[in-house]
Amino acid sequence: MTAETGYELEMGAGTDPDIMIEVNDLTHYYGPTPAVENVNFTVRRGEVLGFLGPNGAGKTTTMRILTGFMPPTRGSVTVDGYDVVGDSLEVRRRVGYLPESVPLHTEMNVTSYLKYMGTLRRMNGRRIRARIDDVIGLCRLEDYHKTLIGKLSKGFRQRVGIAQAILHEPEVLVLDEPTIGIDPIQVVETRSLIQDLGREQTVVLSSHILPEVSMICERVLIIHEGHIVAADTQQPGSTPAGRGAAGGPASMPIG
Ligand SMILES: Nc1ncnc2c1ncn2[C@@H]1O[C@H](COP(=O)(O)OP(=O)(O)OP(=O)(O)O)[C@@H](O)[C@H]1O
Repeated sequence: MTAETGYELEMGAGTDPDIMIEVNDLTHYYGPTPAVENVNFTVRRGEVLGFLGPNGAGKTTTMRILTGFMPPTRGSVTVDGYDVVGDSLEVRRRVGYLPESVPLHTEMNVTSYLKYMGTLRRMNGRRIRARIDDVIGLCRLEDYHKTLIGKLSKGFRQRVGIAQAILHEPEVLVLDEPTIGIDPIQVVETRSLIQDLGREQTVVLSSHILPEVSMICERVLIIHEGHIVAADTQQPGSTPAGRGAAGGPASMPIG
């Protein structure tokens, strides 16, 4: 048992210790329409993976399935060896999720909301208090901890969304379009926060913005019309102009 988390998370059976997420033949249909089809990829422990694609490509569908919020029509996903359908509780303990639209309670202040989220996740009171202090510091919300969420700008709400996602110290962080709709200064700050978090955690980031994934991610998968159409490994921080023109994400028409 670790002093920090209060419990120890064991790996699921038959797991390659280097692999944190394994996606096999993932397929999802909404009615007759395929949103993703036969998607395969793995994410290494500690890796920061970008999921890049235009609107409607299947990013949100994949993120929802990865986090155990929606079962796939076909195929399987494991996180730390646990199946997202059969072991969804184990998966949720390991995963922090920032959905595209964060369901924040606008009538609560930041601290009360985080406390409420900690209670929902069955964290004990002492740990909730300690973690609230930690995440408020990490997400640079010190000046707003007593502010009603409804009064925060979109950028600060997004920080609250990230704070709730990391509250239970998940090993994996899944961020769906984390900078969409926020102003340019907040975009820079949010990206820098994600870069900091990526030094400690496995991160899957979905985006339709090529420079965003180029800046933050070590590896990029490009999804188009529900299929992975390209993969590229890169140095985070490299600019599209500085990378090869043939085949890599720099040359892919996105969005
Ligand atoms: N609840 C739903 N019911 C029916 N079709 C859906 C639903 N959600 C998504 N779709 C369809 O599935 C496909 C993939 O959508 P998805 O939201 O996963 O893509 P995305 O890459 O996240 O796009 P966006 O950035 O616009 O959210 C699209 O064709 C979309 O219209």
